[in-house]
Amino acid sequence: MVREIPESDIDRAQELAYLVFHEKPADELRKRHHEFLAGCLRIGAYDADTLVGMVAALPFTMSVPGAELPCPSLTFVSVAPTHRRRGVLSGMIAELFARCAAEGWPIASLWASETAIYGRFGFGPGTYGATVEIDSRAALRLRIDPDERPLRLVDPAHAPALLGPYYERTRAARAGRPARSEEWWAKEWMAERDPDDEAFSPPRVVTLGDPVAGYAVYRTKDKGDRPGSPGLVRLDELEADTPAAAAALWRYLASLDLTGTVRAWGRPLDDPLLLFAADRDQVRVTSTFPALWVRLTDVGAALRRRSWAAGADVVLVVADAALPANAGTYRLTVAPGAPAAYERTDAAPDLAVDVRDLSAAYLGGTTLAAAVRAGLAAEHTPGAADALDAALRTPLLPHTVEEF
Ligand SMILES: CC(=O)SCCNC(=O)CCNC(=O)[C@H](O)C(C)(C)COP(=O)(O)OP(=O)(O)OC[C@H]1O[C@@H](n2cnc3c(N)ncnc32)[C@H](O)[C@@H]1OP(=O)(O)O
Repeated sequence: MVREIPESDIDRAQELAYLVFHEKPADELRKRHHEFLAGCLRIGAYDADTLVGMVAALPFTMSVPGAELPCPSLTFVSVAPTHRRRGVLSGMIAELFARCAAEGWPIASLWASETAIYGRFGFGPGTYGATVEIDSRAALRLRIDPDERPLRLVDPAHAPALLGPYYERTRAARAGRPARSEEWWAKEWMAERDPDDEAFSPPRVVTLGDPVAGYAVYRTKDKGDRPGSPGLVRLDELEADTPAAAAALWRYLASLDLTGTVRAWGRPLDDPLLLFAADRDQVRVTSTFPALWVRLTDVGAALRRRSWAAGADVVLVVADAALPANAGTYRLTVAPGAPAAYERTDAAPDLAVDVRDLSAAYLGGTTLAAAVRAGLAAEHTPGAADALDAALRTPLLPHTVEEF
């Protein structure tokens, strides 16, 4: 039976999550997880009195092009090993979608532990991340002059007040970023210890200029991954007003004494560093990966609430096996500066698309033309996918900074 997990069952829910994720957290982290789950929507699956499944959803507000939307963001998704592959997760996702319909939440999101799980439920990768490694044993070579304004190390306790408004502004420029509460800043983003690797220092926060024209959040450890290698700088976040400000922050990170590598995880694929680095053997992309998975739970509402880069008029056939209310043939008419019109129609279709590919394209980070080329979408009118892609496009790629 699927029902909400009451607060009195959070301890049991935690034990279930630790079981499936093979974890044994210290007391301090358990306490933090408890608080974290208390702030989530918690959908549980019970077999008689035993809790055998959980989907937790953070009540995030997500930036989308030109707007922000309420967006339950799934995490701690767990099914007991004794109850796998019997539809427990499917039942909980169906309940989540029912809640989305009842509450008017037009999109949902998550980070996937395995990429094979969530496509069947209509999620598609809406943002991507790149791992960028700088060999910082030699000075960072750049094609532009860094901003020479002073750098300042800031007490992480002051970061929410100092950097919160700055981060908020970045959310308008890049879709796929959740709003951060003061509590999220303090307890998650500025957590003293990194729960995944205790060898890392507390977070260090460096800002450029006054007023702040850019900042970086990073941690260090005194040895790299290989024995005998110099220390490691792990960059968690870097935002800057200008390329010169970004260059100053990268140069700072690459010049920290007793370190030989800067590893930046989850950078946007269009990070200007990849262009202004003078030596791409020194600054390498070592991996790229799907980051935030997006699901349009109410396709019409989601389309009506984002902004558009160009005009388009396309008849779409949407397939949605998990949420049939979204399925059908619709005329989508969009123009810059106006809400989209999205109405059922009997007109001949221009483009047939599965909701997972439409969800992936929604933030502007992937294209429907690519889905057509991959045989995942069918173009009945030549150019229809390109026309819609031009309307969906955003100046900067969508990007999600932190994993949750
Ligand atoms: C947002 C996050 O929290 S990501 C974390 C996800 N959780 C984990 O990885 C923890 C370990 N795994 C688990 O707890 C479970 O195996 C879950 C949650 C991934 C799946 O739960 P289940 O109850 O077994 O899923 P359910 O039975 O509803 O499966 C539905 C479909 O998805 C498929 N599926 C489920 N898990 C996987 C997987 N890991 N890889 C590929 N397919 C999968 C099933 O085969 C089934 O397909 P079918 O409809 O064609 O038969």
